[in-house]
Amino acid sequence: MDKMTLKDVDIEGQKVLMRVDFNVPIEDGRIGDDNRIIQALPSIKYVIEQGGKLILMSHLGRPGGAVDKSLSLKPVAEHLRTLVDTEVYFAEDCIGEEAASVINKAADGEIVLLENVRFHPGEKGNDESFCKKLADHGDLFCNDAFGSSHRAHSSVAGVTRYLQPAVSGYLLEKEIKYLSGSINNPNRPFVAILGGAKVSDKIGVIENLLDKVDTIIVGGGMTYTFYKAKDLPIGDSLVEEDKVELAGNLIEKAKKKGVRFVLPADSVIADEFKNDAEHKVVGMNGIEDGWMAVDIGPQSAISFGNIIKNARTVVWNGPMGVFEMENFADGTNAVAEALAEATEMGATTIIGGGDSAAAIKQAGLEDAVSHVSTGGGASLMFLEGEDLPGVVALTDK
Ligand SMILES: Nc1ncnc2c1ncn2[C@@H]1O[C@H](COP(=O)(O)OP(=O)(O)O)[C@@H](O)[C@H]1O
Ligand SMILES: O=C(OP(=O)(O)O)[C@H](O)COP(=O)(O)O
Repeated sequence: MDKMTLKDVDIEGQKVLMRVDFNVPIEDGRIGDDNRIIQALPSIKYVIEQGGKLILMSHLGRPGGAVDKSLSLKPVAEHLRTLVDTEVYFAEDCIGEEAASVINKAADGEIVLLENVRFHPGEKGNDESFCKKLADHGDLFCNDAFGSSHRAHSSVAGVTRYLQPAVSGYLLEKEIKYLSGSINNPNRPFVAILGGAKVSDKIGVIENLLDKVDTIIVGGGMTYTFYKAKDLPIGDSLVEEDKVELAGNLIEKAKKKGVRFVLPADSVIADEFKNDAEHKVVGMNGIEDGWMAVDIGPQSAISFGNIIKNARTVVWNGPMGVFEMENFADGTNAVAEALAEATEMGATTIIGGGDSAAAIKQAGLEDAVSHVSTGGGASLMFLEGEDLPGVVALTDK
């Protein structure tokens, strides 16, 4: 990365203002999946060990620029206390006297977590005076919030206009290393496997990857817009009518570029959108009216698996079916297992956050792949070939 990192700055005695992505699931005051917090620990511990005073800021949910106590970061502060060997203070506001006095109270080597930055409208607005107030807290800025780096918000990007140096944290650096390495310098064959509900969410990714990959595999709900473009019957399956033409064009483009474009040869179809619906496996021509596709079929699972296992670089974004329902999770699990096998055989395998990250966890294989991104939207933007505002804003080396 051509941006400064934590290693490039002296931290002892400095106030390090660090943006993290602590946007984690919280229910009844208890943290659900704390992976995003765990992934931020290397940067957090480094600053403490170096004798810096660490001021953490994050958003939680989408409170819309007003205080919403149900989206307070206080439970995260409590959780963080169990993960580090130093004092963790919590400031009930991210700016103003409250924040200043708590920061004052903390010593070097200790941590302050500021309240949800999205309780202020200035956060999303990238508002000048709000950026300045945040910037006043620190001697230097560090962005370790990969999952938020696609947002041009005050605490992610705008703050760097008033606080330099602005350096990358270890998680951000690791995410960019994996994503950019796979995209710009892949070992071949390079295979992208894309799924999820909508083609419209993945158009930019497909367009960008068509210039990079050897094979694109499409699964999940978006398959059936491609099926329609090929005049295959889709019954009541998910379809984006206004994207059918574009889907056809993407298939044509792939052909012209010599990229193999693979669709499922069979699907699991159900007569209702529920786990215990009647369901059966049909081939490409077999989706009847009154039935909807909910997963790739077993034949597709095998052929997708074989392509993945022969790849040297694999990027996966989007589940192969309605994996939240046990009966329709087989295709997604098969892909997860193939990625794990490919990794064991030396391939670099990357999972692009969001539902695919949830799916690999559900399959218990998150440690068996090279990298599971902590950012859904952020990794999609990266795979689209777009610059992330939270990275662009950092100080050049
Ligand atoms: N055949 C299908 N029909 C309807 N929904 C589907 C189908 N396949 C996958 N889905 C849904 O797509 C959703 C995930 O899509 P998306 O948000 O695009 O993935 P990601 O977050 O990994 O980018 C899941 O909730 C899943 O149930
Ligand atoms: O959870 C997040 O995004 P993700 O679900 O796309 O990974 C990030 O914390 C960003 O949150 P936002 O989409 O409310 O800006």
